Amino acid sequence: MTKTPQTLTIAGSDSGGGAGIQADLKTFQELDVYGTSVITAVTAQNTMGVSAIYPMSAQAVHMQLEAVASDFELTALKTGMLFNSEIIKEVATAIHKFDWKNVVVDPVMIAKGGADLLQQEAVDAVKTHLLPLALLVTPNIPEAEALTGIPITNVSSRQHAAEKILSLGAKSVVIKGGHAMDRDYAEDYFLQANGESFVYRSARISTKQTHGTGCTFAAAVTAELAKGQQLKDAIFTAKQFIQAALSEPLNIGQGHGPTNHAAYKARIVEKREAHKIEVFY
Ligand SMILES: Nc1ncnc2c1ncn2[C@@H]1O[C@H](COP(=O)(O)OP(=O)(O)O)[C@@H](O)[C@H]1O
Ligand SMILES: Cc1ncc(COP(=O)(O)O)c(N)n1
Repeated sequence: MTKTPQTLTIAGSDSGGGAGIQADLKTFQELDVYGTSVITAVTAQNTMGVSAIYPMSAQAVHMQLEAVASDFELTALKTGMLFNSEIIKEVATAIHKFDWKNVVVDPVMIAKGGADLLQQEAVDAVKTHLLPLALLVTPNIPEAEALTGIPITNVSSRQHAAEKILSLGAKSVVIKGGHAMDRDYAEDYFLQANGESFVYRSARISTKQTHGTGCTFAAAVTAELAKGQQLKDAIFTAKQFIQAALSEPLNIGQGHGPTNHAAYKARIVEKREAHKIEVFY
């Protein structure tokens, strides 16, 4: 009998349930993989913002990593909010030690409400310790700018930033386009070390219920990789997953509400022409 694919998310807890560990585990469940979790920080958070952050000690992160590593056969994992350089080093050490493959790094920096989910001092640690271990890095536009120092204003600066991220050691990158507000579509740019690139484009959905889109997208890629999908197909599924999750809002909370993780399985994207994903080479 084939075993259920097993995945890991190393991320922060969102008490509001829309982002972080909670979004990741819901996404794993919806995509039929088993999810384990290592919590790096507890946030007091809801759809209106983050009111407090309690980072775990490096030792607490270490013990969680050892516990999951000693029991599960992890075929893919993702990192989200890591908060400080001590935690980043602990995570990088474990990825080396356990020889984990299919590592998706979502370089979470700032919450939609403006709270710092990564301390300023830790940006260098992400670049030095984590990017070289990544099969895929999934920055949004502000994160790609922070990692590269390149302002992303057009297609050519986006490509330049992606190339610079690969030069830091990542095997591939997808720069997500949710923050490019001047467009009527949401476009993600994927570049691999062999120079191959793809653009994934969908209609932009007009909604403020976007809390946790980045976490959900990276978790969906991770789930598909755990099942043995190729990276470019895993990204396609993730884009479909987020398109479905954004287009059937739950209308929960008073601020930036959570996306609807259950919408993809309901096959909503396949039913509606407007939710098609186009892929360009
Ligand atoms: N309004 C929107 N309509 C359709 N897709 C969106 C929208 N906003 C974000 N996305 C998609 O959600 C995913 C996360 O993107 P983004 O919002 O840039 O990341 P983050 O949540 O990390 O800031 C990407 O696949 C992006 O294309
Ligand atoms: C614990 C945690 N991790 C990640 C995010 C980013 O999610 P978003 O960019 O959608 O606010 C968040 N708000 N909270």
